[in-house]
Amino acid sequence: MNFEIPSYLDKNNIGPYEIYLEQVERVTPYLGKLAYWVETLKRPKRILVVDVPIHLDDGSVAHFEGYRVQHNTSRGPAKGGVRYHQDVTLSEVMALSAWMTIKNAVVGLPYGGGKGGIRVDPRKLSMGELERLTRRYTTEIGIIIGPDKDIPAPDVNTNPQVMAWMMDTYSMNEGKTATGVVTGKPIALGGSLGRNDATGRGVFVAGARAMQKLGIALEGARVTVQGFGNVGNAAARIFHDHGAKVIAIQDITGTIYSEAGINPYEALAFLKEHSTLKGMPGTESIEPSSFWDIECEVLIPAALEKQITEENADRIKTRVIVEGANGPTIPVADDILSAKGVLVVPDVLANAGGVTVSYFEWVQDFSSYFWTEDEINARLDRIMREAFDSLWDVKERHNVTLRTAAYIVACARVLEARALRGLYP
Ligand SMILES: NC(=O)C1=CN([C@@H]2O[C@H](COP(=O)(O)OP(=O)(O)OC[C@H]3O[C@@H](n4cnc5c(N)ncnc54)[C@H](O)[C@@H]3O)[C@@H](O)[C@H]2O)C=CC1
Ligand SMILES: O=C(O)CCC(=O)C(=O)O
Repeated sequence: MNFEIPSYLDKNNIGPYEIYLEQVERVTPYLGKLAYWVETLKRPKRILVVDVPIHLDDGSVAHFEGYRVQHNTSRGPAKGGVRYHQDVTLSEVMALSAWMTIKNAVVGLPYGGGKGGIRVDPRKLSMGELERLTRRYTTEIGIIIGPDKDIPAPDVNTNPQVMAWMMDTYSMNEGKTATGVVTGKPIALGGSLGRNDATGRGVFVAGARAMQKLGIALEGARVTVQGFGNVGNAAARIFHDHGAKVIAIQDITGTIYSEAGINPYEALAFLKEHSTLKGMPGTESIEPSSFWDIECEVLIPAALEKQITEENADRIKTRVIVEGANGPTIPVADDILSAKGVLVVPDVLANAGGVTVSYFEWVQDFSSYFWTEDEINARLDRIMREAFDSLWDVKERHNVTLRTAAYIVACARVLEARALRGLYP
């Protein structure tokens, strides 16, 4: 007989929002009097589910389900990206928006947390269909977004062009150009220098700080990267630029390995030309699941959630995991890694570089005064280093993981704002 483990007993099958709730649960004992308000963190402030109908190129009509979730606005407007993916669910968008609340508080940005998404495989759409989808979605969520309400940005499968269409659609509907309604825009439309590489750069700064704490040299350190898009690609390039050796890269098209090291610039050029990583000269193509067995000093998951589970956590042979992706490690795997002495630099810190430069973009748009790339990178590096160091102090003081330290700091900041604002009598 074939028994299926019920999902509530299968720790690897935990839903994204349940992962977030478990993370909040773990931190509640450290919140002192602020724990009185903890329910605030468990309930998204506002959820909008929209039907997005578009004309396909063949003249038929297709309907897609879209979401925008504003998890929390205690510290400021909601802020977070928009994902286009065939597996997007409401639970996933709720979790991603909650992680934005935590992340924005970790790096001290004056934002709450939000996230959006459409359940669609964008690879199956033409450019025209993608534009129509984006414009219709923007109009549908237009009732809750705005430069001082909720500011979307890129996430998986969305990019500066998608942000340009969102900005234009919102502006048309408002009757005025509102550059501050989205970030991650092209430079010609009020985008910021440095935003493209910002998340990967932040991954590098946080990862390098963690290596320094453990006494691991950057020069020659072996790095493996899962996901070779905006985040993984930039992180790989910047680690490579600082002397580390990228020995494996995995994306949806394949997994490549080279003990001698892979030049990420050449891997990107190869991917652009051949639409796959497989077959890149000087590398060996390996089975996707073998990626987790590769011995390295730094592992960067930079693809999707729930990649590191009870099943593969034991096999991982690394010193540091720097979470470029949101939610790549499920709680049971976190415990296994912690027991093994692997340092996990959590998503809510490690990938906060993107939203930090989004914040810079928003500030620049409001003041119509634009900074140099050096200024942006210097400010980003400082924010990432200071956030890392303050979490490290909390980790040492309470003898907890860096993730729990991040949640202690962030939840206290959000709940302090909640308590000060009070409730309507
Ligand atoms: N773009 C940004 O500024 C930020 C993104 N993130 C997070 O980083 C992660 C990646 O986002 P982006 O790089 O923006 O997306 P992207 O769309 O640019 O790239 C995604 C990459 O993941 C790969 N991928 C997808 N499914 C995979 C699978 N099952 N196995 C292996 N590889 C797979 C794709 O092939 C692609 O290389 C997501 O978790 C996202 O939420 C976090 C902070 C900011
Ligand atoms: O740049 C932003 O506003 C948000 C980026 C994002 O979606 C994330 O950090 O997960």
